[in-house]
Amino acid sequence: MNSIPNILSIAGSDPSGGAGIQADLKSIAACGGYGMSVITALTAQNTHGVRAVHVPPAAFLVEQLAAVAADVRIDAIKIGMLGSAPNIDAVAAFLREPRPGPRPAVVLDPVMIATSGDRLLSADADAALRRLLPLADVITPNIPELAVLCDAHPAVDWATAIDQARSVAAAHGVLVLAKGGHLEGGDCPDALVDADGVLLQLTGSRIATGNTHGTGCSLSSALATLHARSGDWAEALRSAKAWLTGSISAADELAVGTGHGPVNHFAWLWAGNRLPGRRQTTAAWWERISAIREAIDRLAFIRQLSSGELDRADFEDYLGQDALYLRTYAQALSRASELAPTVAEQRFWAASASECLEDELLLHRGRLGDEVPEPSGTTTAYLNHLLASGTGYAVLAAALLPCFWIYQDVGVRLAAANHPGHPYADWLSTYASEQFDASTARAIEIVDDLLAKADEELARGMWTAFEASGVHELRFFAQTRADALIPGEAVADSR
Ligand SMILES: Nc1ncnc2c1ncn2[C@@H]1O[C@H](COP(=O)(O)OP(=O)(O)O)[C@@H](O)[C@H]1O
Ligand SMILES: Cc1ncc(COP(=O)(O)O)c(N)n1
Repeated sequence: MNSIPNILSIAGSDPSGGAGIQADLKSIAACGGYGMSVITALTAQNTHGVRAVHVPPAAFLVEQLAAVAADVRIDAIKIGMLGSAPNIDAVAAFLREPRPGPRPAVVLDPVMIATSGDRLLSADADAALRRLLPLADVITPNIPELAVLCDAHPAVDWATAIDQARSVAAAHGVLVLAKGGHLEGGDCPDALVDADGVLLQLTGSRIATGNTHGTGCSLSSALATLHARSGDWAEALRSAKAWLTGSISAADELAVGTGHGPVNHFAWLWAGNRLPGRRQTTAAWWERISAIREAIDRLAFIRQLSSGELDRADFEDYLGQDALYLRTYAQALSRASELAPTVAEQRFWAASASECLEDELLLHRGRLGDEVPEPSGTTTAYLNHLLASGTGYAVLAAALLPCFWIYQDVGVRLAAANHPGHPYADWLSTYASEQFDASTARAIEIVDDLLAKADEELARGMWTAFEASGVHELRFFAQTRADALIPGEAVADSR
């Protein structure tokens, strides 16, 4: 099999896009599958409920199934709303047909009643649906559907739901996914159950949102897709539940209808800034490294430098590494000047290199005398990263940006903590510089311009260089005895 499985949804249409085949196709895509849809029924529904249902003749369902199966390898099947007994029989016949290749796994969501309470399966079709159950690998009834399948009252607690799931599994020889969505209380558990009991239970907190239209459809198609990818029900369920929980958490970001809205199927993808057409900006990058920035602020070195409690030897260690850093950093700035496409940018980077050598290095020499320490592994690693980024202008500019931006940002808080009796008063005063603020703003502007012109691949390379410099900044500040961090540890904690 190639790595992208073909997943067939056999389900009804929800024109408002939150449930049915529309939810299935989104879920399949979000979970890494290629989605196909054979439509069993049309509903006229929105986020408030179902207004009407039209079930086309079963013969046309048979046509659709035959057309897809004649041409496309089907790796898994998700079955949702079937609508009528003839449709159920047509799907049962389709599942029984012999076909070359491995049998696709079948996840059946026995859709009978929508969350809104509307019937989605004709009353005479319940018996036909029971005949379909043994042809599935996993069925995913909600609490009311589970009750119908075992002729009992809807469970009001989780233990009863599990019991009912066990009896349905035993009666039909199928795995049952019991779902806690319809129970009261703060928990929202799901469990995979066979005739002997619970195989896997996943706990989850109930997310406070009214926007859960289509959760059952989404979960069952995610399960089918992830099983096609991993071949393992437990692993597929864990991933499907984690993905759905994220999609429910982000449901309120959407503005779809005024009733029970849909979940946000692609929340994780959009949050990753990978939306086609979304222009990347350094402001978004800055947000994405917020954990790194917060970790810098939490470092003992920064806190003690700010309060004045920092040990003099630690301070000098830092200055020594900083002096070594600045020499090579100035070379990276000069390299940017060399690569810059305009005279204005060439001048900016060259001026930054010169300021860095003249002002900062002189200040360090004044404090350290002629003693030149060895560069630490951390300092060397940061410099190597900057020098290695010097093969292209845009990536180099992105790699240099955190040296401006983080230093300036930390500096604002350090300068604010300064006072006349502070042991590091003259050092802290160098942090508050309008000239450095202006240089930082100019560096941001240059990188934003480069980003606007970059294609996807270059933008990715720029982000990678920027983020890596952020990580190196954290390690650089974390290298004195005040923090005594093993390089890398602080980063692992902060991401
Ligand atoms: N408010 C919620 N918070 C977290 N998970 C939920 C919430 N509502 C439903 N779920 C989850 O959504 C999935 C579908 O559950 P359920 O609502 O019971 O099914 P259906 O949509 O078929 O009625 C389950 O994994 C359930 O745990
Ligand atoms: C076409 C169609 N299929 C299924 C459901 C059930 O979805 P839910 O139980 O999450 O409302 C629905 N409302 N519409």
